Amino acid sequence: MVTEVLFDKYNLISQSWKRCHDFGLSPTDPFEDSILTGKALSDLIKENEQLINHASSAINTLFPNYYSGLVIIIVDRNGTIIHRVGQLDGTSSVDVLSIGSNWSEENKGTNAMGLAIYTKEPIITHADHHFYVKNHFLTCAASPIYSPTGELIGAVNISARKEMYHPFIFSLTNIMATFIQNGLLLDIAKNEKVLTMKELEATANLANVPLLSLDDDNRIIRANQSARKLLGDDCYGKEFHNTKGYPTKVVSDPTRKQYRSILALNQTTNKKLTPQSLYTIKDIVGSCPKMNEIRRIVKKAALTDFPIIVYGESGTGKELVAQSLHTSGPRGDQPFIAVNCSAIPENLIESELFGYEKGAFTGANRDGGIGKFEAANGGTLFLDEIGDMSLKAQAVLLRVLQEKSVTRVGGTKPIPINTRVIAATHKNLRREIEAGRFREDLYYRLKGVVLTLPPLRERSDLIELSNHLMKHLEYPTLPLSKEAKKKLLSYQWPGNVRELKSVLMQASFLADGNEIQAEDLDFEIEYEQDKPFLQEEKDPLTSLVHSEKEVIRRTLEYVSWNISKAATILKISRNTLYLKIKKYHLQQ
Ligand SMILES: Nc1ncnc2c1ncn2[C@@H]1O[C@H](COP(=O)(O)OP(=O)(O)OP(=O)(O)O)[C@@H](O)[C@H]1O
Repeated sequence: MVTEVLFDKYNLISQSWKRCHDFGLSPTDPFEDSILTGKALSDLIKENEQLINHASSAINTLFPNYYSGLVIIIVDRNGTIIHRVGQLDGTSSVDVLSIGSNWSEENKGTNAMGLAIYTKEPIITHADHHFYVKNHFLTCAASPIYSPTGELIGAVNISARKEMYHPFIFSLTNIMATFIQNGLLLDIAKNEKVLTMKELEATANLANVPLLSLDDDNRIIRANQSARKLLGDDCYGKEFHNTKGYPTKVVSDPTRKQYRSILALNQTTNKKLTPQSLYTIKDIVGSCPKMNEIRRIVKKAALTDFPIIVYGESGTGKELVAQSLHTSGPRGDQPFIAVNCSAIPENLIESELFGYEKGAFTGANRDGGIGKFEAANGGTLFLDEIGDMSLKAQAVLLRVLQEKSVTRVGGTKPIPINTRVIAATHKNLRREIEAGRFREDLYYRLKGVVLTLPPLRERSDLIELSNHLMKHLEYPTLPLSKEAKKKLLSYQWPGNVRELKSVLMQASFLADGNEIQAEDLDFEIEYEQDKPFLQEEKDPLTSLVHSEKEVIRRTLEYVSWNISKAATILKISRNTLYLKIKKYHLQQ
């Protein structure tokens, strides 16, 4: 049934048959079989050189090994075969699909190439879907190919003998068309800003990344099909505005006016996991001694109800560990609720954590609302960024932990709660206590077991982790070359696993050959180091103290006061950076 739907969802085949009859074709007649040769053919191939080059690169990437029995074909906008790889038979005795032959509907009747060109839709034609009886031995799938400015320039087709039919060839042609289109876009837009919008991870299609390029005024010059679906076919020339749910990252920006980091996973989208897709201990990858120890403690601690504090820089896997603690323990089938403590406004903290009765305050939901503690009852409450919680919120939290019950705002009845609490932070809570920003009594309530996740630069299993992450990318997995591995190992990884994921995703996307080369790996810091703020000033700074203060101030501004990032760029520890911020009275 699935295949039936796949085959003629929009009656494309039956309509094509009707057109063939209107052309005066007959299924049993011999079909038009003249073949373009000589100069006419070489001129056509030259005219389509770029398309053929990108098609070859897509074929090499997607079919690194030759599969006997498949023929991969590129036709130009008129349906003439301009490139072909593979053979239908080992003997090549049947060769209806030769370079130079024209497969437009008028010439060859209903067939995938001709239909993809005519309807501008991907299509599969199997056995007797072909108009001519002579073609009934074939199964074919084709997808149209568009230029970066939206014109149809050809189609990619995969053919095999009908016995080899598999719906997968349909997906393959779509992937190939996307590959080719993105290659053409990146090629042509080398001197323009190339942006990519990462679809929500959960809904992203394989290799279906919307790509577009902008001029200096932020106007859209080129857009691939996925981008046009999002922005409309008439998007060219219009000013680009971010589309909700599609974080935009600059792929390459020779003008260097904009920060560059392609396909970085969006923090919030990445974390919105459904209860069914929570991480488990198997997802904690890495066999370096520190990670082995983390897994050992997680396994053990999961079976207890001890409160847990997970320390670690951003992107080291704190939420991954928290979810694994939950799913590996007896509460695994109960709710896991994550709260980002830094994101809750002070005046809403009580209603967020405790819930509220109807009419409790202006703007409250008429039916009242359930608080996070109640929502996590029986399960686990993950308090992320606990070090950023306001003192008022800390007092509220302490009360729940002490009383093991919550009373909804506007209510009177205490509701007993049985919730395990796991807290996480990138801050040093001891230091926060010393600075008067964190309550010591709360700290001891939260601190049962302490887990400290190592930053990537301190892990010895980076290549193992990279290979694992690549297997889960939306792109076909390519091996890392020796030089690429060396480059990965020599980098400082300020953004940790999240950044590693993003770099690998970009590299798999950009890699042209059969493996990822060192130049496919693009790191943020290298880029940052090229930024003007780290270059020498025209006016020399007058004193060392002044210059140190200036460099720190500008670094902090550049990274929007992300202390970890700034410390990495400045190559000092975060503690030293804090001291210097204090010393120079720097303020956000
Ligand atoms: N050891 C690991 N094995 C596999 N994936 C990992 C590992 N550590 C982190 N990741 C991946 O890195 C990404 C970031 O992890 P996570 O969100 O848990 O980090 P975090 O420390 O909570 O970050 P933040 O502090 O910024 O919220 C996730 O996609 C996660 O799956």
